[in-house]
Amino acid sequence: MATFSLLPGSVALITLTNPPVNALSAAVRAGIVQAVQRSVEDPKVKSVVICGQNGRFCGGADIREFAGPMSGPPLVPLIHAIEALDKPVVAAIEGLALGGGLELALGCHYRIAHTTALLGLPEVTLGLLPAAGGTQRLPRLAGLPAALDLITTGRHISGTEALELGIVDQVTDGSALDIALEFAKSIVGRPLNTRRLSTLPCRCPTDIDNLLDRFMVQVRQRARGALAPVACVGALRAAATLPYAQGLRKERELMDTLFNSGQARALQYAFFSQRVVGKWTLPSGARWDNTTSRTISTAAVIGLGTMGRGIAVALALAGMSVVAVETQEKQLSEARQMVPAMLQREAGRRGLDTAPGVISFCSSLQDVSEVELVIEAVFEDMALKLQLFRQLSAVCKPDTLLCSNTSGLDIDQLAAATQRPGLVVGMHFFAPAHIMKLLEVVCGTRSSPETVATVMQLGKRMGKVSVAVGNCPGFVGNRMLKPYTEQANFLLEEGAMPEQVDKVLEEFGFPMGVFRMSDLSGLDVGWRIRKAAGLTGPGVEPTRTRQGRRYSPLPDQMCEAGRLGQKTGRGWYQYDGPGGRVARSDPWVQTFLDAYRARHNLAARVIAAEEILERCLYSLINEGFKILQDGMAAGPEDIDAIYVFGYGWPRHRGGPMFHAGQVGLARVLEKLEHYQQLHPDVAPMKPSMLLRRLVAAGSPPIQKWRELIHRERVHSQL
Ligand SMILES: CCCCCCCCCCCCC[C@H](O)CC(=O)SCCNC(=O)CCNC(=O)[C@H](O)C(C)(C)COP(=O)(O)OP(=O)(O)OC[C@H]1O[C@@H](n2cnc3c(N)ncnc32)[C@H](O)[C@@H]1OP(=O)(O)O
Repeated sequence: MATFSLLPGSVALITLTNPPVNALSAAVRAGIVQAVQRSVEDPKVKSVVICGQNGRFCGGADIREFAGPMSGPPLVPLIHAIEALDKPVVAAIEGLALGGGLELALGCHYRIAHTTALLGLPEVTLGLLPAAGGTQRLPRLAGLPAALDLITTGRHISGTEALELGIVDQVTDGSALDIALEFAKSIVGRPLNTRRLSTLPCRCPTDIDNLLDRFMVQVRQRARGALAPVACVGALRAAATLPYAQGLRKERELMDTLFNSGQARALQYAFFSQRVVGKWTLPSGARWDNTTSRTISTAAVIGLGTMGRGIAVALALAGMSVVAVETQEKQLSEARQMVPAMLQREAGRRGLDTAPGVISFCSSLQDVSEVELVIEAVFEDMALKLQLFRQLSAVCKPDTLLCSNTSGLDIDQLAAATQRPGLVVGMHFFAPAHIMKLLEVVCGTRSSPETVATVMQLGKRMGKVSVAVGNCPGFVGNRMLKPYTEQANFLLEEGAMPEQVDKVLEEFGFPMGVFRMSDLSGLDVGWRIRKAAGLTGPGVEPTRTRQGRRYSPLPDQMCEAGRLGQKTGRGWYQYDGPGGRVARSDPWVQTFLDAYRARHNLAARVIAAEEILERCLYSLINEGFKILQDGMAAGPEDIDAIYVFGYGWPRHRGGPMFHAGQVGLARVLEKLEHYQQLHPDVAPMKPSMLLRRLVAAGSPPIQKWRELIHRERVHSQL
């Protein structure tokens, strides 16, 4: 709702009241309409101030309402009514003015903001555009280039930057509301014509077409198939070239198209998934809201390779005092050089003069004896990690949390090596660890709820999307990646080329196909893991079946040929030299594949893009269903957040589990059955029991899956 009060000095104060962000729900819009009406009719009112309750102006349209039929007064005429008032209206922007919230403020005659308030039009991140006049008013106020930047990226700006761009009239470090109330009294009677943005011409440079064309090319490249950024440029072109009323019609037309696109649904789902994963639950019943966490202020990182360096920087950026330990002298001296520079650069990128935390370097484990939490980031080798955990257990204070940055090793085994198994948990970061948003928090069978809560909380402080997952080989993300990469290798055996598979996946929206990605991370990473698992190495028969299931030795043979990816200048592609970045097709790979197929009597066939996509994605999705079935992820949102934030799954496709729902669960099942019939020896193609149950239950919407899983588990059907 919105409240109306008449204050001394004849100022009407309209307060938006819808915690926590005062979103413009139907009730709030109805409240504003009534309050505006009273302001018009009451002769005692000489000016109006609009603010939000609890120091937050407005977080925009109520996103939850997008899922149902539209009701309540529409926003566009409401904002026009405010703009048309002949009494001055001032927006007092504290906390945030986002989306429809900023559009409401743009309809006011003046805007006064706190210096730290967040302003922006983030609709594009929800698959939409600012459709309450935002695409038409902002370029009239701030100019076309600034509007293009803000609307196509959706980035938030501070009150201070908003002042520089001319979006607000004044900023303050004090109370924006108090200043706005005083200001409103002082401007009674001033002419308002020049303050009504919809009546002003668009502020455009002379070469509009050139600017828009260049921008469109950039936006299309960045969008990777997302519709909204492109539509935003379309709406801004209308603002620059058409009268306001026609521009507004174009804005609405584009909004209708976006609104009804699957992409908007996917992006709104992704918005809520990100928040759902913060509300974690464990199979024991421990949850985010019934478990207390400890506040950590001192931490240690053991091992200063690429991951360890990134983790140390991420901890310091979160305000922690960090002890960074490396026993190899050369690596330690490199880290001493690199880490402070990384920290300074990243602090700068976040608008900070210096990082809030500090990092000290040392070479002895004894130096971590006093910290509250340790993260080991040594080489991915179980024997090495076990030895380290034993040492840490002896060296650290009894209540220090011991965390492993493993990408798939058994957390229970590590916990068992210590005297404090309840304080052991996995923290699986993604490289570069100070930049990538995802953190898998791996809960062992003995990890205490307080340990999980503390690490989830720490992840949040580090700006990560932390997802609590169960302890199984590869956890969630890498476990699903395995059948996906396996399928890609099988496709090569059957006739595809790496660049063909990659093209299909990149057209789907991944920033990199599976083979380009493998070249980037290094083919030896998986090779080492397969050797440790006894799948390859001296004495292992070079057959296409290993340990009772189909196996492709292709990646092993690439490694044996010294083709480890970008680092050796040769992998699935060729590069300009070791460390080269630009991938080019390599005729060597074609010859290598031809010889391989000949050796194994495999006839190469032409494989359609559809089959490539289905086999890669559906095997990954099927593993996701198995993970849900095993209780290794609490819900589909957890898996989807992991894939969007850690594995480059295109956000406008929601995540793999959401995508399965969009395609239709029955169709995914049918396709898996089809491919399983063709490849009966490929276990990951065998449809999961959960997928079958969901289809049998009529393919309920994704929001209902948790309920079904819980019910089926109680009745031991899964
Ligand atoms: C048939 C054809 C129909 C065509 C329709 C055409 C319609 C035409 C007219 C449309 C008018 C369009 C108006 C406008 O242009 C559209 C919009 O405004 S879209 C919304 C834009 N706003 C945003 O994107 C902001 C989203 N929110 C955030 O970024 C963050 O939440 C925040 C505001 C920065 C706050 O962050 P935090 O403090 O960290 O808090 P949380 O993120 O955890 O959020 C707390 C809580 O609030 C919920 N929430 C936040 N924002 C909204 C929102 N806008 N609507 C609803 N709910 C919101 C969030 O989910 C959390 O909830 P909880 O998890 O606690 O339940």
